[in-house]
Amino acid sequence: MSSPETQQQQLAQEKQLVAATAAGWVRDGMVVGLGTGSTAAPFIELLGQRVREDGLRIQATATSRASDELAREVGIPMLEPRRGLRFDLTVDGADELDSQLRLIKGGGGALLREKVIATASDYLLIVADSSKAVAQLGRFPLPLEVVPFALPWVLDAVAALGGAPVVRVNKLNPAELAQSDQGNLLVDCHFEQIEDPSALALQLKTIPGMVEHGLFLGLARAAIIVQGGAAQVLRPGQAAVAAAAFSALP
Ligand SMILES: O=C(CO)[C@H](O)[C@H](O)COP(=O)(O)O
Repeated sequence: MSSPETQQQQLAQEKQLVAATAAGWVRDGMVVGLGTGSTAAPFIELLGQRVREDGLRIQATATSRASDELAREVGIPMLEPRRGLRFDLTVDGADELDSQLRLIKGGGGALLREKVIATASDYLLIVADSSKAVAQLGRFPLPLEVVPFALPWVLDAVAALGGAPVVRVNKLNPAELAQSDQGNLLVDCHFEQIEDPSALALQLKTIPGMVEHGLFLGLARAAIIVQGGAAQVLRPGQAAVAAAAFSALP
């Protein structure tokens, strides 16, 4: 058994590897959606490097303020949201993914913008370290974005669905509640096992004041994860293929 530090280092290396593989799939002229989190961040940095050093011509929109700031810092030309804007490729992380590429997202609190951009994308590519692949979704608490006024009733409704809710606190100041980029609250729902993600997604959507949930179903076209030390491409319901077999989007 390796130490927790060694495991963290290994996962950090995996994030770099999947981020670099995804950055290699971006082509001149693409409009790119930029995800949020510790796997999306190295992707943004490497993409910026391609823009600065190779003259890659792309435009992008980010799924969070943090990713937007990083993208501008590394020199990626940014687009504001506007009608008709579509993304050729969005690269984002995930908290859990199953073999159908159903996802839990929102660990970083950006699930609303992430779902908006994912839905406006022709190709959602997930980049994840090996700890994220699961047989069944639900061990990772499912994040919800909630309008502050509605919080008590949303907590009641989620508890009735069996997902013990915990209101997220600000990591830097645990006396405060965490806020999304939209000023909403975040609630983490402990389901442990989600037997039927589609049914749960429909039930959650009926709760007033629950703005968005972190189940991303039927959105991801592919994922790059690390298995056996090498980057592998997963597509919904298909066997993994070595990423080295692709030089562009599969
Ligand atoms: O959904 C997200 C942020 O809202 C992230 O993609 C998810 O939390 C994975 O993050 P990381 O790559 O840091 O593990």
